[in-house]
Amino acid sequence: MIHVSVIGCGNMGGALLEGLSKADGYTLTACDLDPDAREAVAEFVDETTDDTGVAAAADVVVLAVKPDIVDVVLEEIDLSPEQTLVSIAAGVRTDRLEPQTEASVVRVMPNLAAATQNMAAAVTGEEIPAVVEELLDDVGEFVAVDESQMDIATAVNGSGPAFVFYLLGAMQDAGVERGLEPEEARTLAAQTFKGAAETVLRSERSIDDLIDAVCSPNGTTIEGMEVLWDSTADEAVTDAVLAAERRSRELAGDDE
Ligand SMILES: NC(=O)C1=CN([C@@H]2O[C@H](COP(=O)(O)OP(=O)(O)OC[C@H]3O[C@@H](n4cnc5c(N)ncnc54)[C@H](OP(=O)(O)O)[C@@H]3O)[C@@H](O)[C@H]2O)C=CC1
Ligand SMILES: O=C(O)[C@@H]1CCC=N1
Repeated sequence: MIHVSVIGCGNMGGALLEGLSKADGYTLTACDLDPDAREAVAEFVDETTDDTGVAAAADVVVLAVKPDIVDVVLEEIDLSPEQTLVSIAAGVRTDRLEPQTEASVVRVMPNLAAATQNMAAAVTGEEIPAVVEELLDDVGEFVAVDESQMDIATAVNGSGPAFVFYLLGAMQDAGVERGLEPEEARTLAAQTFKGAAETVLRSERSIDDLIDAVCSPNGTTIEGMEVLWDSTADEAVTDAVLAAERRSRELAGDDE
């Protein structure tokens, strides 16, 4: 069994614990100062605690507090070289973490879909410990990137779910406006996003090819696509991603 503790069991730490609870081979400890946060994850874990010292006694310690709390927690926990510290904090670089611990440090940018074991994660480091690869595999897919790419990865896969929820919401609203029940529109829109994403993941075809495959000659889709191609929707999505990337660099203390 691999003992994983998560310090900070809010939105992201909680999602990670929920996903790991569905996989075999983990003993899970949830650490949070907030009793409501501990209560919310209690069903997924073997123990809950408000003591970071207890959480520190794990093979893998996941730091899932807000970026400005990271140093506070690292001050409290004393890890050994045999342990692995995984930080998921946005904009907190590995070279800021390493001097504060004896443990092997791995920086990961996860996302909320960990809860359903559909997470997209970016991970960086010279050598990713096997235990971290296994953990990331168990809750979704991961891509190893250079640390210099972690800001854009943070925007694409860390913040990305919010951007997708926004787009999905717009499609749902359009369905409701034209007469679908809200629950029907929600299911149809969400399953459509899920199916489209799954299609991309399982296909070698380009995005343009896949769009083409939906557009029957003189059919319905091409009418909608003409509207999108004539709009600046792609620019708005790019701008949103770049704004999130910029903020990640700001959090890291970069001036550029
Ligand atoms: N939300 C997301 O989708 C993603 C978040 N992240 C990263 O994950 C981290 C957490 O984000 P998120 O889950 O959204 O934040 P939340 O605020 O939802 O969760 C953080 C939790 O940590 C608790 N906490 C604060 N101080 C301590 C402490 N000293 N010891 C133990 N627990 C503490 C908080 O309690 P209290 O509320 O009482 O302060 C809260 O329950 C951030 O660094 C973020 O950058 C990365 C990718 C995606
Ligand atoms: O918004 C944030 O800062 C965090 C990091 C990526 C997703 N949520």
